[in-house]
Amino acid sequence: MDSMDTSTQPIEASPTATNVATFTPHRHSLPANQNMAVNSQTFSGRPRTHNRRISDYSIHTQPPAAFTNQRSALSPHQIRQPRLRILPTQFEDTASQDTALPKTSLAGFRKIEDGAAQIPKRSTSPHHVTPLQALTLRISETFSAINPAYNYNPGKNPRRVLTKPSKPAKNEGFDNEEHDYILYVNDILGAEEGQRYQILDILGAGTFGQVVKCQNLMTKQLVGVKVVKNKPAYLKQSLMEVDILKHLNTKSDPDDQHHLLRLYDTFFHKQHLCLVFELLSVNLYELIKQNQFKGLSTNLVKVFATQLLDALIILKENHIIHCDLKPENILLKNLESPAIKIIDFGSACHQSKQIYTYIQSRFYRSPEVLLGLQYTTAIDMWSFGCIIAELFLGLPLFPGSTEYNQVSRIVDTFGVPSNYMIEKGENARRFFERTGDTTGDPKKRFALKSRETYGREQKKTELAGKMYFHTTKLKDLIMEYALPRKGMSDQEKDREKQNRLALIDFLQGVLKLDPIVRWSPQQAKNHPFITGERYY
Ligand SMILES: Nc1ncnc2c1ncn2[C@@H]1O[C@H](COP(=O)(O)OP(=O)(O)OP(=O)(O)O)[C@@H](O)[C@H]1O
Repeated sequence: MDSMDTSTQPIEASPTATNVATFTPHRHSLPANQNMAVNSQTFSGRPRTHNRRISDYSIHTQPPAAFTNQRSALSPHQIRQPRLRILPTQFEDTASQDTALPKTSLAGFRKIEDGAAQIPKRSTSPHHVTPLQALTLRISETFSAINPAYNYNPGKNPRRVLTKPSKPAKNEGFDNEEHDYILYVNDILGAEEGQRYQILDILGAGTFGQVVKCQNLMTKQLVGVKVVKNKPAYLKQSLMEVDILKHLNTKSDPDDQHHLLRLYDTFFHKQHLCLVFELLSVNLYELIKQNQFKGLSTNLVKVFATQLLDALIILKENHIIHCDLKPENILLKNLESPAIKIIDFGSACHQSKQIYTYIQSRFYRSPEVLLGLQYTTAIDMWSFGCIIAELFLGLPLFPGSTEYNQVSRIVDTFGVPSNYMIEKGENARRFFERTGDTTGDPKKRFALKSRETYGREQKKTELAGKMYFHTTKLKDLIMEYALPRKGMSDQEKDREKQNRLALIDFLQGVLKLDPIVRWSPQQAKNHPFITGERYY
C-alpha cells in the first residue's frame, strides 16, 4: 500500500484531515414510513490526496427490500455503511427537461445563506411587540425597561470564533495547534488601505487553510479569503496556486469567460498568506446532496459538462493539470443560474513540473495515477468523466474504499488496462498479475489479483467493496436509471433515450482507460451529448 494512502484507515488517519461532511439523503420513492424508519450507516469515503483530508459521510436510508440480502461484510470503520441502491424498475421523477437548478435545493440553500430568513419577522405595527420579540430581538430594550440602570454595550460581547480548534497554541497565540489562524467574526484581515477585510463568516476549511466570507472595508465588495496555514509546505504550495491562478486570470482568460476562479488579491496577515477570491456559492456535491442524491437531469448535466470542458480546454492549452477535480471543487456562481467555476488550484501543477505521484481524490483518481505512470492533463478528463456520471446518477461512479477497491471497480466496468500500462506502471504489479492465457486479446495479458491474493501479499485484510448500483455495466446503469418518468409523452421518452445513449457514448470516450486514446476536452466538446446533435 502506498505509504500515503489513508484510504483504509479511519478519518483521523490523515494528519491534516479537517473536513468531515455529513450527508443525510432520503429517497422520495420510498413509502413515508420507510423513510422514517431510518437505518443510519456510514462509509468512509471522499479520500484526499497526498497529505490531504479524508471525509466521512453518513447516509441515512432504508434499502429497497430486494437488495438487502446483497450486503457484504462491513469493515470496522464502515459499520454504518449506506445501502443505497438504484432499482431498475423504480420510476422516479428526476429527469426534469429544463436546465433549472433543483428547486428544493435552492430553497434549502437560501435558508442557509440568508440568516435573516430564520429571524422572526417584526410586527407591521410600529408599536406592537410580541412576547417572542421582547425576549429575543428586543431583549436589550426589555431589560432597559425593567431596569433603567441596565446599559447594553455590544463592545463587551464575546467574539464569535470561527476556527476549530479555537485554543491558541502557536504564533504568539494567533494560531491553533494545527497552524490555522484563529478567526473571529468582525475581526479585520490585512492592514493596508484598500486591503482590509472584515470577517463575516466561514465558507469552508480544507487542507491548506480556511476560507472566510469577508467584506473589503473600502470598496464594500464581498469576497472569499483563503487564510493559508502558517507552515512552510502549505505556504509553498499556495504560492504555486497564486502563480497558476494569476497566469490563468491574466493571460489565458482575461475576460473571465472560461469558468476559472478569479484571484483578486494576496497579502500576508500575521504570517499567514491570504488569497482573496471572487465570492462563489455552493459546490456541486452540495447540489447533489440537496437533491437527495437523486441525480440531475441530462440537460442540467450537459450544461455543467459544457462549462467544465470549456475550462479544461484552457487548462490543457496552458499545460496545467488541476489534479483535484471533484464535485466539491466546482462551485455555483450564485443560486439563480447554473453557471459554475472551478476552484482549488492548490494541487495544480504545470505538466512539465510534476512533483507528486500520489494525487487526485480517490473516487476521481485516474488509472495512470493509480498504476503509477507518468501523467498528463488527461487525468483531469478522467475525473471529469467520473463527475459527469455522478451528477447524473447522484452517487459516485467508482466509490472505492481502498486503492485496490478503486482499481477493481474500474476493472469491473471497463476491463483490464493494456499491457503497456501495467508493465510500465510503478504500482501496477501490486494489483495485476500475468495470466498464462495466450489466446484472446494479446494486448490484455494481465488479470486483476483476487482480493484474497492482494490482501495476503499486502499483509492486510482487503474487504469487499459495497455495491451501490445493481450493475457495473455503464450502459445499463445509465439506461435503467429512474426511467421512464411518470406522465412522459412518447416524444419525451424518445428524447430522453437519445440523451442517455449520447451520454453513454460520451462517458465511454472520456473514461477510456488509456490516457493516450482518452478524449481531449476539445474532442469531447464536439460530441452530440454536448452539441445537442441527434445521436444515432
Ligand atoms: N471563492 C469561494 N467562494 C465561496 N466558497 C469558497 C470559495 N473558495 C473556497 N470556498 C469554500 O471553501 C472550501 C475550501 O476551499 P479550497 O478547496 O480552496 O481549500 P483547500 O484547503 O485547498 O481544500 P482541499 O482540502 O479540498 O484542498 C471549499 O470547499 C468551498 O466550500
